[in-house]
Amino acid sequence: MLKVENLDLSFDDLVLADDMSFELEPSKTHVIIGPNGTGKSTLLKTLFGDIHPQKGLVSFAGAPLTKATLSTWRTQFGYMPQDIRLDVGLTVLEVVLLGQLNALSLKLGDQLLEEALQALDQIGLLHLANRDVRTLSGGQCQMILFAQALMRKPKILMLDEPVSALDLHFQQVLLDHLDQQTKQKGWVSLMILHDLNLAAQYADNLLVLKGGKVVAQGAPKEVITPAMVEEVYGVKADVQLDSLGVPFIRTQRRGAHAYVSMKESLHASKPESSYVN
Ligand SMILES: Nc1ncnc2c1ncn2[C@@H]1O[C@H](COP(=O)(O)OP(=O)(O)OP(=O)(O)O)[C@@H](O)[C@H]1O
Repeated sequence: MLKVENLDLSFDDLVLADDMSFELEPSKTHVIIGPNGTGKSTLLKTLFGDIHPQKGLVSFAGAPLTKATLSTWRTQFGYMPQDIRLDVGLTVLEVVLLGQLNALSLKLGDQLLEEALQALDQIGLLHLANRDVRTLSGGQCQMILFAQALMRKPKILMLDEPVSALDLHFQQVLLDHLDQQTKQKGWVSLMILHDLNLAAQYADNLLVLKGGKVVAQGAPKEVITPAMVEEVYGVKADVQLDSLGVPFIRTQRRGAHAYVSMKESLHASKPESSYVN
């Protein structure tokens, strides 16, 4: 269990965590949602030990994160950051192998090579193994970084907006693989998503962050409601349940009615030939 207790985190006057506490169970996919700039990425960096909170305790399986335990702590993590640029002169296979940097020696073992090839195969990108990563598309880079995070054989896997550059097909490949592996291997998986429909489909546990607090937490069908969407994002939305009981949301266009009525009134007052489209 990954535990956060009474976390305070701020940059000058900007409060990102205000006495924040939560627990993340293994074998589950936990998804963080919340407005831009609310501190989601900073929270992941704090859990990884990159940022030191003003107060609070982070622990995993009863062992606390401290300066003394930091290097051991990090060996348990697979961490896929938000920035997906890969500007190094390495092949795809070499970048995936970097996930096991600790185990790498001058002579590359067959087993590691096999694991890296398997990781690429599982996400449908084996054909890219020998490509220079500088020639990849944004979505391909994102998938390769996912494969690298898997290579770490993590106990805790943290993914910061892992599907932001992916098309529908690869969104599904990544999230299905994550879900299956999380349950099979007993990982604590924690990812940030902006797409509430994806969050609803893939979260076992959803955490909503706002104003330094976890303002809602639980199963998506309990958490994703029109009231939450309006309170957290200031957006009006309809929320329905699909046949599997998973919520799906459709937002209402901001000012849509005003736009339609303006068009209607223009239409009424001008001859059609005067419209410029
Ligand atoms: N090292 C830092 N020093 C000062 N301010 C910082 C630092 N790192 C992040 N911030 C600020 O903290 C706030 C939260 O940033 P963070 O990236 O955690 O937000 P986020 O919720 O992940 O946002 P987004 O959804 O836009 O990715 C932002 O206002 C950011 O500018």
